[in-house]
Amino acid sequence: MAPRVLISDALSPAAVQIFKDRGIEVDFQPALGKDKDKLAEIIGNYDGLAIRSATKVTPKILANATRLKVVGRAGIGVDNVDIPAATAKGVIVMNTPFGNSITTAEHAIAMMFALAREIPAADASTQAGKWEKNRFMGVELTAKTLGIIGCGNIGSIVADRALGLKMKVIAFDPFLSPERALDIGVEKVELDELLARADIITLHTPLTDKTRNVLSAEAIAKTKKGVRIINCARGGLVDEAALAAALESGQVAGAAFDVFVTEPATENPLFGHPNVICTPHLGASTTEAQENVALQVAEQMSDYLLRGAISNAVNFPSITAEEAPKLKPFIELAEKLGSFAGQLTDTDIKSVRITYDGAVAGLKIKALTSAAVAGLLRPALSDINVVSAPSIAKERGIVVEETTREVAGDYESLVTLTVVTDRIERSISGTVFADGRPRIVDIKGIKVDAEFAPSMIYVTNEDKPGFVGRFASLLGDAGLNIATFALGRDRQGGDAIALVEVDGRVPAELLAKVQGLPSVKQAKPLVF
Ligand SMILES: NC(=O)C1=CN([C@@H]2O[C@H](COP(=O)(O)OP(=O)(O)OC[C@H]3O[C@@H](n4cnc5c(N)ncnc54)[C@H](O)[C@@H]3O)[C@@H](O)[C@H]2O)C=CC1
Ligand SMILES: O=C(O)CCC(=O)C(=O)O
Repeated sequence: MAPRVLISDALSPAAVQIFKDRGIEVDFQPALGKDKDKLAEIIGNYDGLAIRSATKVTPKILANATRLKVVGRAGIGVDNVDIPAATAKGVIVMNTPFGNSITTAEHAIAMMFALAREIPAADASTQAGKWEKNRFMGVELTAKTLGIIGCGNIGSIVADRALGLKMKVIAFDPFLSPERALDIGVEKVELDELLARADIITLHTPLTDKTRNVLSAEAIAKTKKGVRIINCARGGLVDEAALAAALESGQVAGAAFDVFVTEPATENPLFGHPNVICTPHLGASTTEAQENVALQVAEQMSDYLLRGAISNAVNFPSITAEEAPKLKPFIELAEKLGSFAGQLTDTDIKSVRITYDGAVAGLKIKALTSAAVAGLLRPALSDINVVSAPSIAKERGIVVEETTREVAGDYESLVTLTVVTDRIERSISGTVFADGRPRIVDIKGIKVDAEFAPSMIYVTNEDKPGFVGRFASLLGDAGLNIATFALGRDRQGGDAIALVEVDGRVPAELLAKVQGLPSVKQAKPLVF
């Protein structure tokens, strides 16, 4: 069945065509994002959801999204998507991190000119027939200091344009390296210095716990008197009420806002002030940017739904379309190795070590590790998945370690998973054979050769004569057919294991009888 995608915001129709061309069924309902009840009602019919900023992907929407595999944001900010809830559900969330950056930077520059020359007010006055030539006295931008808070993709494009205007550019961004600052021609400063020196401040950070109210009343009080403030990033970066008061007192000479704490913004503390310019979240609204992000999100979502390729996901490592088919059997192997260990582990897991030997070490091991951890924890937490596994392991204090060794040993690729609890340390290794099927090749240092089957019995015993016969008889007496039988031991008369595939569920009474056989140390049913 072809995957189905819902577009619930006003994306460029270019996205619809891409989905159709790629053989994906697509419903284009550009106003649906505003109707959360209707969205919740129908979301269960879709594998993908493509959005801009109007659609809020809440836990309630996700709870109904039984088929949903991917949310694609045609834009940058994903703060309208509940990422932890999507991650817990195994839904990949991807954005288009560059498609609208130039356009948004240009909007900030447009806002800067509009503020400097009061263009909206002058326009309104002129068109009202007033010709108030003496009312509007602007400021020149040349040689003024622009303070950029958040100098990432958009901030650095703004810096580039401002340098072209012969402005001095200073930036506060804790993650901006001195080399990069030098490269893009900005002076890296601390926030207080930026506040004290900037004639114009422009914000370009995401909204996070750290950036919320970065321009608080206290910060605004530290600005240069007559500063102008531009926010084309996210509502909430500036305390709107404090800014309104600072505009009133003259501390701030003007503010240009594209984004607001509450959107759609129909009322706001800034509205109505003569030195305030507002636009309705238009930063990304150019035909070029919208075409870019729509095409990109549709390509990315199609690649994921059709080929398992992941790019620009905010909650999973990237996997290219070329890597996806190579990774697939190893993801299955890693998940099953994890599941094997998880089914044998009854106590608290302290840590898990995953070693990748040979060719597999060259693949995207982050994805494999996530799969292994999902398999490991699934017996305890049924709704864990490959996407949510790393954050769940972290929440539970489980240390996850990865090691890669590109040199191959007995196998072209070998994945070894070692689980450590308070009581034991247990390792299991597997590989993928040329047929693409995962195999178990080593358990606790004992060589075996077994496939993962839907129903299995795992037995550890002392290597003594008579065990295999008695074991097989018990299964036969219980009417349970043996499909395959793998044996291994560390040495003659030492520790041995049996891994048996059976046709059907293993009854508890039978397991108890196997457990009671002489020389048996442990007998466990396994399902894959
Ligand atoms: N108005 C609109 O329509 C649009 C708004 N945006 C907004 O612009 C924001 C920035 O976009 P990009 O530049 O592409 O993101 P980016 O991730 O490339 O840059 C963000 C920068 O903020 C910095 N940062 C993070 N925490 C910080 C902190 N506590 N203090 C100072 N700097 C901090 C980061 O180090 C990074 O350099 C987006 O998060 C989005 O919310 C993006 C596109 C359109
Ligand atoms: O889609 C839009 O118009 C908003 C763009 C935006 O805010 C973003 O990309 O973060």
